[in-house]
Amino acid sequence: MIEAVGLTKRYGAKTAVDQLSFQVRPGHVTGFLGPNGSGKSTTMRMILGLDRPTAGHVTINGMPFRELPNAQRHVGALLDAKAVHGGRRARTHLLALAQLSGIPEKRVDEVLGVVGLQDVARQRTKAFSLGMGQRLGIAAALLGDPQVLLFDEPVNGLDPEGILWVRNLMRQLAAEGRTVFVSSHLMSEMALTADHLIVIGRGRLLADMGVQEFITHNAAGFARVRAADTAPHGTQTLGEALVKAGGRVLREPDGALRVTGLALPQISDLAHEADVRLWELSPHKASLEEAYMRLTQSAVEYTSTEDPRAELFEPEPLTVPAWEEDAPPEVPATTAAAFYAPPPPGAGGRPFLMPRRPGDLARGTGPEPEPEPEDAR
Ligand SMILES: Nc1ncnc2c1ncn2[C@@H]1O[C@H](COP(=O)(O)OP(=O)(O)OP(=O)(O)O)[C@@H](O)[C@H]1O
Repeated sequence: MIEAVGLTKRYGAKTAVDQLSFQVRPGHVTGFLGPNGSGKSTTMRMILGLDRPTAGHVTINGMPFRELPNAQRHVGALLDAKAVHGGRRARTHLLALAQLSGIPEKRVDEVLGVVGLQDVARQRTKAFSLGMGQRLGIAAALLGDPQVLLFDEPVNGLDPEGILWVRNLMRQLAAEGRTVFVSSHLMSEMALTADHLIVIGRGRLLADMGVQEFITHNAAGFARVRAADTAPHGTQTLGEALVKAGGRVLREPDGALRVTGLALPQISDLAHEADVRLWELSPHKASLEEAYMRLTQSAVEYTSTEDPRAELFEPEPLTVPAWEEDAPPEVPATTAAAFYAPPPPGAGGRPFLMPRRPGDLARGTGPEPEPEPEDAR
């Protein structure tokens, strides 16, 4: 386990890490997220005894890194994949590290095999691609078969196959009961790899919670609903019915409606009562990227004048429709079950009977349901 208490690092007037307290537990992949310059690398360097905290402390299994006996056998780290002497061959590099820590030579060949570099083991590392360098750095981290592993941007430069490999490796290491602490800017990848998240901004702790909990806390899901194009005023009628029932409704650029505050079965029932045929009714589950953007928007130090994150926030209505004027300001929490969105009639779709209750799906009155999301607000 890694434990930081009041961890602080100042460089002159700059506070890179500001009273950070957290625990990284064994048996989980813990993602370490934060915008550029938020203090992730500085924190990792302090964990590994490479930087001294200005205040506070951080321990690994109860001891500061520098006091761990034979630390390389307990802790492995990938901080900077380029920190390798380019004139050295990959195997020689690992062998030198192994000899420094009393690790047997056969372990060098083992880790070369684990990271898939056995065929280039005798090449000089200056000829390595970024991805090969990352693999070599991961091999070095695994050398001492450590219980605690830190990876700073391990998928940087890896191709899709390499990214999948790192994901599986992290999860396997955690499943073996190891402590795995990994930083990344790739949110979609973190969503698939991490169980738990520690998020910082401007050196301060912003969140310390499970991935799903983090998404639920920081971004709301919504339903997309589309009236059949064939009926004039269908969208207008539907929008008014949804707002009257307490929903908040926004128009999507493609003419569909984005609805919060109403569960999917309610939307379906309201459309039915308003005699509006639907071509789409689907839950949109908030992503880790959306949740992360919302949480860190005020903690970003470096932003472009044209911020691409804008598109991740709720769209404004293209034109303010009549029903929007009555929309309640607060979005009440609701749980929406996932429903199959039927194909438009005439596009090869069979007639579809929208079930009134989720249980009806199981009894065969409609197509197979998609898996129900844990949170589809
Ligand atoms: N040796 C140093 N001297 C002065 N300032 C530093 C030093 N190291 C880091 N900083 C500053 O501390 C802050 C945190 O840097 P750090 O590299 O830890 O952030 P990071 O979250 O790892 O960023 P990135 O995601 O871009 O890698 C930055 O403002 C950086 O400029």
